[in-house]
Amino acid sequence: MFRAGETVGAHITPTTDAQLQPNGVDLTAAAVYEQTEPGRIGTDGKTIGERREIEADDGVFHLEPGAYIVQYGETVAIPEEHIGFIYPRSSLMRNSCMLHTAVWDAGYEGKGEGLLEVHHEIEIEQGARIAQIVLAEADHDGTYDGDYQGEHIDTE
Ligand SMILES: O=c1ccn([C@H]2C[C@H](O)[C@@H](COP(=O)(O)OP(=O)(O)OP(=O)(O)O)O2)c(=O)[nH]1
Repeated sequence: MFRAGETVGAHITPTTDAQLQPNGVDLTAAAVYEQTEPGRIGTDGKTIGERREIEADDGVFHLEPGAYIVQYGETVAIPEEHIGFIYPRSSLMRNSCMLHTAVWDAGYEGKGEGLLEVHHEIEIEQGARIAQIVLAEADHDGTYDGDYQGEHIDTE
């Protein structure tokens, strides 16, 4: 069963009332990066390629078509007995942009990242809502203890 927005909100910080949705909580765009060097996915590990941060112009990211990594502004803590999923805010999708996401594991805590695909030039204000996280009840074996545990937690 998926949890109600208010229940999800108890695991996201900080949040405002505007972020609370019936079935989840909206997440904001805090930072945007463009990858500049290749990464590697191996059988024995992975590396993330170098990236450069896109500077906001007067608080606005002006994005040309392309692929960007976006870092969310909220710390998400996926509670035990749950799994998280992120969907793009539909207004993003209606503007020819898409967020691609992976599984958010029970026990993960951090300010995560998503792949923002821009198919038509767009302006995104820093701190604007771009995504929605939902939580579903789930069985699991252990909790997340990977390389991304605690990521970006100290950033504003
Ligand atoms: O779109 C997403 C999906 C997940 N995460 C976070 C939460 C998740 O728990 C963590 C690790 O995800 P995953 O297990 O898919 O990453 P991995 O590449 O397998 O890394 P690891 O080896 O650390 O498990 O990253 C994101 O930031 N963005």
